[in-house]
Formats: sequence, C-alpha cells, structure tokens
Amino acid sequence: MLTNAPDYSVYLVTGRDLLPSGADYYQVIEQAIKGGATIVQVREKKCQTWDFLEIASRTKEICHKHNVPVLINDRVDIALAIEADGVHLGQEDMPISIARKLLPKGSIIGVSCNSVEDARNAVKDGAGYVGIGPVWFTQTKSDLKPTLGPRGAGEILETLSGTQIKAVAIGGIKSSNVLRLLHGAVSTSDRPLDGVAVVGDIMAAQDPFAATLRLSECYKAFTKSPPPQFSLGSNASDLSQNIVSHAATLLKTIREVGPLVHQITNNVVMNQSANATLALGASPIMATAVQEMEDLSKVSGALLINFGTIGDKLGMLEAGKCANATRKPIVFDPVAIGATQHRRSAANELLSAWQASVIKGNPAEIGALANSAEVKTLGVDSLGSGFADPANLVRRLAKKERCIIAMTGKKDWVSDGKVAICINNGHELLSKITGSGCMVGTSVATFCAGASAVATSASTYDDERVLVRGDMLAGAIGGILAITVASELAASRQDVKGTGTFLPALIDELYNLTPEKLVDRAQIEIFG
Ligand SMILES: Nc1ncnc2c1ncn2[C@@H]1O[C@H](COP(=O)(O)OP(=O)(O)OP(=O)(O)O)[C@@H](O)[C@H]1O
Ligand SMILES: Cc1ncsc1CCO
Repeated sequence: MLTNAPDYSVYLVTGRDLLPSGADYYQVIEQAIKGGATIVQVREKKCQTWDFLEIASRTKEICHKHNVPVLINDRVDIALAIEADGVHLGQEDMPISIARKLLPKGSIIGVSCNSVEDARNAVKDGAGYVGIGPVWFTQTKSDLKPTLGPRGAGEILETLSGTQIKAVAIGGIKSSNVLRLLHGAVSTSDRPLDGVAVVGDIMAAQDPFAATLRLSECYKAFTKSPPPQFSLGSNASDLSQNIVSHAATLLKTIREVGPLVHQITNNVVMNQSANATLALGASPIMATAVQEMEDLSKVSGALLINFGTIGDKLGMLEAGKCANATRKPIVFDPVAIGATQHRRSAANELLSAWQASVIKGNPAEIGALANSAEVKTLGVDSLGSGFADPANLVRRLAKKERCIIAMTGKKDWVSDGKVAICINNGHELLSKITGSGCMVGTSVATFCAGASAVATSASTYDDERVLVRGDMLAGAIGGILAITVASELAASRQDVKGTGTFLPALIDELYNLTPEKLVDRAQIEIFG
C-alpha cells in the first residue's frame, strides 16, 4: 500500500469498452498516468471474477510503478485479493462500515453521492472521499441518477464543509467543460473540488496522454489562485472612486471598440433594448436560432439572455455554452422567475448548462433565485418595499451562484460575493415604463463587453483559469450607472411630460452620456 496522502485531482475511472479500436488498455493507463492521472479506479461491471483479478492486479502494478494509488469499484474481495489501496462503493454496494472492517487499516473508502442526504450519510459513516455525480449526462453508466450540474455538485460539496472528507465530481466531465465544473462547484466557504473523475475523455481518447494532460493543467490552473473577477473585493477606502472611474473608462472603451452585443431577449423590449445598445456605442444583434450560436459567440463581445417571453430556450442553452467556451460574458435576466414553475425550472436548466457572469433581476427575481419568500412577485414586477438586509442577500447569492449579482429597484445592489455596493442613482419614471430592467440588462451586457475588450487587449487574463475575461463587477456597475444617470438627466428635461416622452429622452441621454457625466453623478456606497 502507498503511504502518501492520495491526490484526487485527476481521478481516472477505467472503462475498457470505451477504448478506441486497437488501443491497449494497459498502455492507455500508463499514458494517462504519465499525462497526470493521480489516482485510478478499476471499474469492471461485466467481466468474470477471474478476469477482474487479472486486470486489477496488472493495473495495480502499473499504478504503483508510478506511485499512484489504485482503487477497486464495488468489489471488496478483489481489493483484498490484489492488495489495492481501497475501494469505491456505490449507494447500493456494501456499506462503508462493513468494508472498513474487512479492509486493512488505512484503506481508502469512497462512496458515490447523488444528493445532500447521501453526502451527510457519507460523513456519518466515515468515508474517505465522496464521488459527487453524475454532474452531466453520461453513457458510461446504465443506471444513471438525476444529473446535478455544477450548482448541484456545489450544494453537495457544501455539506462537507468543516470535514476532512475529500470530494471528486464525476459524470460527463471532459477538458472542454472541466473549468465550468470547477468554477461552478465551489462551496460558499470557498472550498473547491479535490478532483475530477473522468472516464470517456481519457479512455476513448486517441491520445490518452494529451487528454489527461489537458485535464491536469486545467485543474492546476484553476486551483492556482481564485478567478480574477472576484478580485475587486478589497476594503480599500478609495474603492468607490476606483469603481466609478473604472466604469467610466468602460464607456470610453465601448465607444472606441463598438462591441457586438448578442441578445436573446423578450419581444416586449426588443426594439428599445437594441436602440439602447446603439446609443451606448455598441452594436446589437437579436438572434435566437440554435444553428448560429457558435458563429455569434466568436464575434460578439457579450451575450444577454433575458427570458421575459421564454420562447427560445434551446437557443439560450446553446448560446450560453458557446459563450462559456469562448470566455465571453453572459448576463442573465431571469424575468418573472418567481411567477411560474416553468420559469423556475427553465432558469435551473440554463444555469446548470452554463455559468453566468452577471445575474440581474428585480428584488422578486433575485429573491426567488435565493429561495427567499421575503419579497413577492406580480408577473414581471416586484411587490413591496424590498429586503431587510439587501447587502447580505446579494452577497450570499453571488457566492452561491459564483457570479456577480445585480438587484435593481429604488436602490440598486451589486455584489461579487465579497463586497456589496449600493447605487443610489435613478428616477422613479424608470419604474413606470415597461422594460427598464431589461434595458439595464442590455446596458450591463454592453459594459461587460467593454470590460472583456479591455482585458483581452491587455492580455491580463490567464485563459486556462477563467470562464470569462474581464472585470464583471465593473461591467455590472457601469451598466446600471449608465441607465440610472441617463434617467436622471432625461427626467429633468423640459420636453419630458410623462412616461411617453421619457423613453425617447432616455435613449437620447444614453446617446449623449459621457464618462465625465457618469463620474460626476454617480452615488455609490460600499459595504465591505
Ligand atoms: N423608484 C425608483 N427610483 C429610482 N430608480 C428606480 C426606481 N425604481 C426603479 N428604478 C431603476 O429602474 C431600473 C429598473 O429597475 P426595476 O427594478 O424597475 O426593473 P424591473 O422591475 O426588472 O423592470 P422591467 O420588468 O420593467 O424590465 C433600475 O436601474 C433601477 O435603479
Ligand atoms: C411586460 C413583460 N412581459 C414579459 S417580459 C416583459 C417586459 C418587462 O419585463
């Protein structure tokens, strides 16, 4: 048995049936270890005991030659026979307590968990590690439990806070989605996954060495340091000035670069949102067809997904995945999410498919996402006077969703999970026209495109490590400030007589907005 504490970071689960034709199983294992696999589980669901013994024993030889621990799936007898380093048990396999009695002291015992309850039991039973999954759909398992997505995996990870139990995630993980998983499945105490378990991406690869190396590099890059979009959360007293001047610079960048802002939005606001984008100096494209999402993600500066009239869920799913793959900002506006069950499950599905950079909503929408009943919804509108403690609400939700949260209203609240920022600008007339919140979403997406352009040109972002380039906190604040400051200027105009004349005046004031006006009028407070 190996003596070092096991490294779970790149956890290979074997699957001989997935090997490309002509590939030699043992060579694949060795190549994977050379590429960076840190632990191997031998999983044989169909073969005879005699064959299993032979395969397990030869796999162990290769693993131990490279100082890598080997675990056996399900079969405690095989683990004992070949003196493996431990076992991995499913929920229906032998109980941990009995396996522990049978196996030598110090053996690793891991267990599959599909729910918070499974994980709580694993803690109680003294498991060494848990395998959280399936994260995504996978064909490598026949009796598949409900998929969890990165957010579901993160919730299970949360139950392990304060314990020594290690956690790996499993199910459909490959180098193209591993960063999305690692980013999304972090507990609110900032605990990341201890590793990713992979079957097909390595076993079925033409080059298992390269496939494992990609996964290993991605894991190492992610755990090297926290993603930079959370880096503005310092308590510096001049933070408020910095943030406002940063947001103002973004307006300048938008006007210089003229980024394309891809928007899937509702048909109530489509025209005014496109005009607001143009007024800010960017180019809108309102496109919903699944077939064009990949091409659009390559040329757009940011993506807005507003499900106000929900018609295009498939386009939204695809657009977000492509935006994550190209590291473009995604602003999600879950309009009226609390109003219907259909919207709640659609939001869940979208947020499991991709990682949002900013989620923007009114108090009823943000409350519904945070599972709070403190604020009620009336269709697309939020009722009542808001939350007793908005700063902590947005902070908690930002930590949970691993993105910036922007909550609009008389006061707007923004958080990156550390700092909470209150914006005191705006005019009551905004609440009297339809789609002002949607326009804020558009403006935030436009400013995030500006932030992404700044980061891309400065090459300050290590693409291996981040899902989005740029300072999304500044993007969210800039986007809100633009609409609210423009609303103040529009409302004070002689020619504005009511809501009908207010809307075109608002577009005019966005068109005439300058970085100086933003800096002069911004009223923001920081809650460290
Ligand atoms: N009473 C108010 N005073 C000042 N500004 C306001 C007021 N109400 C809303 N706003 C501003 O209006 C913008 C939109 O926020 P609101 O919360 O009304 O969005 P919403 O409910 O999602 O709108 P919609 O569903 O119509 O798109 C925000 O920038 C916010 O600051
Ligand atoms: C009124 C309305 N209905 C669905 S979306 C929308 C625009 C404001 O959210």
